Amino acid sequence: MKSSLFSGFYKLTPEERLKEVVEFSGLSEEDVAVLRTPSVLGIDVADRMVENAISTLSIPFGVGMNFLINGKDYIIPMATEEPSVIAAASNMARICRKKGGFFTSNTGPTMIAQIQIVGVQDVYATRLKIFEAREALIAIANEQDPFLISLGGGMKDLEVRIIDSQIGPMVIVHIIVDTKDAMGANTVNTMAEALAPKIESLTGGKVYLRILSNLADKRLVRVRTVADKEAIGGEHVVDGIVSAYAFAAADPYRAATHNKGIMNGISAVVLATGNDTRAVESGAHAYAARNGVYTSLTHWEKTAEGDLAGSIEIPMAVGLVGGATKVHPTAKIAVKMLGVQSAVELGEIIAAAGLSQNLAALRALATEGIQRGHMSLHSRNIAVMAGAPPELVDAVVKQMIAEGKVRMDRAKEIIETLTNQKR
Ligand SMILES: CC(C)(COP(=O)([O-])OP(=O)([O-])OC[C@H]1O[C@@H](n2cnc3c(N)ncnc32)[C@H](O)[C@@H]1OP(=O)([O-])[O-])[C@@H](O)C(=O)NCCC(=O)NCCSC(=O)C[C@@](C)(O)CC(=O)[O-]
Ligand SMILES: NC(=O)C1=CN([C@@H]2O[C@H](COP(=O)(O)OP(=O)(O)OC[C@H]3O[C@@H](n4cnc5c(N)ncnc54)[C@H](OP(=O)(O)O)[C@@H]3O)[C@@H](O)[C@H]2O)C=CC1
Repeated sequence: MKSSLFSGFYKLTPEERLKEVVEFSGLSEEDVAVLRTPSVLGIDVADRMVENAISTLSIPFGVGMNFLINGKDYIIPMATEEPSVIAAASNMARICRKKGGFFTSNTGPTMIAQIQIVGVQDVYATRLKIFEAREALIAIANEQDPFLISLGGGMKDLEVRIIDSQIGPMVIVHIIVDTKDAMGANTVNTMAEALAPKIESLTGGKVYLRILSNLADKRLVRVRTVADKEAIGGEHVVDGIVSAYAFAAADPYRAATHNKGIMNGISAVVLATGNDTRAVESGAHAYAARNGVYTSLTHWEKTAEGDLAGSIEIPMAVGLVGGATKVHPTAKIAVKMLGVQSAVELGEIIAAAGLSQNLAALRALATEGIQRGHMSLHSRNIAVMAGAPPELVDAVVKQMIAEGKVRMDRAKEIIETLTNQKR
């Protein structure tokens, strides 16, 4: 067995790295040909984006149709490996148009970075000393990014918390930064690190962590919509969806799946636009648990007219500059397709995709169940996995759906029958 210990692997070219990986893992010539296939994201760009690059991974890039948001039409880029997600979001966006589509608001592009101070005895007095130095601290932070300041961004405020921990009380400073059109992780981390020496001299404590919080609860986007009761399938469907929501609101086991459905839409747009999926996902789930119990990120209620009102409020740390947004060629086009003017507008669109996605899943679950719509779209994957040659995929899919048996074993049987018939 070869060792994976390899000092200086990063100094090799991508091609040399690939050769090493092939030797280590025993990949075949066909595997290597797949890894070498040119993609829109060239290996040279990939090699500048991450470390030890040997290839790129393609994910389907589709578009969510029918979205009307604040009276404006959008075609939403979505990158996902999961069938039925894009169809589902598009379908509900179509239904929601009848009552005007989606309506949004936001709290602005405000990020938090945390500075951890330990070894302080008089934590309450220290807390106030930090507030007294507010202006000086803001000045130090804002010296770090003159360009952001010129745009009207920068550190605006601070909060000081005292938290109990298993190693005693800690003083935690939150710096509150307007990051404008950047997601802002690098921006706020630079500021937090620059503030550490001043905070240590001010408090006599020791600063350890200086890092943004992904619980970006000062960077919220809010989206609401109304689904017409007839368009959604009748008042009993409205009642079923409200009941499905009530289940998620009351039970973390259900809420985790309910929120996964929301993130089907959200992560797809975050990824398509070159943003950080992990940052948005951790923010979403932490926000869902902010009151101590994990719950639904959306609300679904019946209006006085019997229609269905849906809403979502979610942290949305996404940018139009920084990260991969201005580097990845497809992500740049995705942003261009949306024609957004600001990072918060992008965030609102992303949340609308999440709300629409959630509605589609709840509607399916509260009526016919998820399998018909999802599996009929997933059936193409099953046919390919079962070994259907391209010319037989459609026929295999058609027969599996007609029989209501979207399964690998059945797909294999159908392929065999069709292949024998052709002979
Ligand atoms: C799949 C549908 C939309 C079919 O729904 P349907 O009513 O059979 O669709 P239709 O054929 O009547 O078409 C209606 C519209 O859907 C869209 N549409 C329809 N088909 C396509 C397609 N092939 N490609 C693109 N778009 C499609 C399209 O907008 C179309 O309008 P049109 O263009 O005809 O005017 C529906 O069954 C559905 O929404 N199902 C839910 C699917 C879903 O939620 N998938 C996510 C994966 S499951 C999961 O991970 C999460 C979950 C479910 O566990 C979350 C939870 O538990 O809460
Ligand atoms: N926990 C997490 O989520 C973490 C995430 N990350 C990663 O950080 C990256 C995002 O960081 P981010 O700070 O956004 O990226 P960048 O540092 O790449 O970009 C932000 C910089 O862009 C410049 N800029 C140009 N135009 C604008 C504008 N209109 N508005 C705002 N800034 C502008 C600003 O500074 P200037 O031009 O002056 O340089 C700003 O500081 C992502 O890749 C993420 O994955 C990193 C650490 C932790």
